[in-house]
Amino acid sequence: MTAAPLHDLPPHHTDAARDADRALREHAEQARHWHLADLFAEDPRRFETLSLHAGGLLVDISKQRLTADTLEKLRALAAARGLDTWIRCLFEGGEVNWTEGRAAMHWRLRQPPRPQGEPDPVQEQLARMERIVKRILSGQWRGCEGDAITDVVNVGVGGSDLGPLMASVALHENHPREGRRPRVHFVSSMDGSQIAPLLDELNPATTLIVVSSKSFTTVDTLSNAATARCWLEQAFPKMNGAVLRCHFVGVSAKPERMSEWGIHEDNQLLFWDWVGGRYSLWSAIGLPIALTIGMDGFRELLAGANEMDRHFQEAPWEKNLPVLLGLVDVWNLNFLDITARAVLPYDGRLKHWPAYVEQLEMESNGKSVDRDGEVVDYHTCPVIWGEVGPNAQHAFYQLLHQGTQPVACEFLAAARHGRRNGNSAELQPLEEQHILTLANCLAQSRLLALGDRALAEDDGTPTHKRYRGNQPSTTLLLDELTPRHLGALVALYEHKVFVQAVLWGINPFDQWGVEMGKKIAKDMIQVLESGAGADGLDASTRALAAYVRERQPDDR
Ligand SMILES: O=P(O)(O)OC[C@H]1O[C@](O)(CO)[C@@H](O)[C@@H]1O
Repeated sequence: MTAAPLHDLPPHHTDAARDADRALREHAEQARHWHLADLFAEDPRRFETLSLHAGGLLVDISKQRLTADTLEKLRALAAARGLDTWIRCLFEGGEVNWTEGRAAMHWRLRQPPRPQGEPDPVQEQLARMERIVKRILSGQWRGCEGDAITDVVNVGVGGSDLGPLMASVALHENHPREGRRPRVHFVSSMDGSQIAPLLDELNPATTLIVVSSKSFTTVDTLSNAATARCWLEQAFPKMNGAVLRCHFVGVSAKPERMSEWGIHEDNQLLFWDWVGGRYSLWSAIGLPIALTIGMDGFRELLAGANEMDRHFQEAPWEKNLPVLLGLVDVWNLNFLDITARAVLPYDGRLKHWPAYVEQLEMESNGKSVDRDGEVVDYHTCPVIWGEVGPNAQHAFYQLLHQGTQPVACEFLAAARHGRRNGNSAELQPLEEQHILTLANCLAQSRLLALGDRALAEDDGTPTHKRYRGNQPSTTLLLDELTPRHLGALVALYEHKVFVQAVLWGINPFDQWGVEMGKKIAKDMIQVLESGAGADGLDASTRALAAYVRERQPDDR
């Protein structure tokens, strides 16, 4: 599939955009003096006006420092930036990734099958993936000594790790309908600190390694994969090709590199250049998710995302979740100068959500050059970090409540836990724990917004016990954490990132900023191993390298 050229796109800088920007700046001059407590006191219908429901998700932005008027002005900016044309271009397979000459068609992976007879590479790969999933879950996939697979290790990094890890853990309670699932493990860190203790625990005869890498050149992944291969070859020295055939699956956009590495052709799952790494969990990169929740569950995840794709294309901007969330972030960053955002899931199942969002947003929109090659003179992506909310309450919430910096907070929770399966499913105390967690979520967003005014009595309180409030937040409530709703949530974030990129005039689908570090790390290996090339380094790096070299074992 080749990308259609960009067409009909308005230039980024137009008179209309300048006017919209000026109107927002003037508006922000007033908004800087607003306090959320006053906004709520003045408008009893604030929640009704500033919340939306779609795709099993309730999104409440009423605790943001904005009004309906602000949103209208932001929509005018989006219109002037040609957002409608950009959305059309995205879904027509236009070359929206212009620095790499590619389309960005992750949405294509979650479209329903085409009418019978039409060739469809996406469905072909999905069917291949399904066959592999079924063989593993049913116990038909055998290790080289004939044992069924009990453990699967996903070896990948970045988009080939964070998406599948986040979704597999989030949906772990959703057991597959078909067969018995294996334990699924994730290994990403290049230093071997994850894979070494894991291999100590696993039985090579019943372990399957999935090497996930779009490029199949990423050194982190290939070094972990090489360690896994060495472990298996040592366990079965006489098995030759059977080790690779029975214990390795590869997922990549580069079949020839998988073959070169030794992945058997039957065990190769493919995806394409037009799927960005951090947008790839919908492809065969999602194999660990499918092994965790079964193919039916994986298809539900795709269906939820597809529902959000249609919502994004069809809903008017007033009711369009990705547009709304994109505009809120632009308002906070560019007009209220709030440069940090905290991602706070109130659900341990979503513990990897912050890391996933950090990559999705900061690798996509951490850019400073626009489509004309000009360096932008405004902020793009905020600094994003996060942690499971209840744990973060005992760690960094102090800064949110009484620190000196404004931080936009993002609360995420499931309204209903919907516990299923397992011995604990019926335990009353667990139900109470869910309510306890939601109570904390709502209490924190309330206190952050209203400050002391959330409390009945605030007179005479010493300054060090005061809460300033006015810390803006968005609350997202999933009706329930199901594959379908998670699919919608992830697609919502993907599209929100796109909306922001359009407003900032940057390309969210490349990541040139990470390339040079990879390249110079290669040269540094030589410096550390032999000292060669150290002379050309800066004084700091040279001294650090020498310090490391002095501390290596003599027999190296
Ligand atoms: O899937 P690959 O090609 O191994 O890349 C892993 C990750 O590395 C990056 O290219 C950044 O280094 C990410 O964009 C990507 O998700």
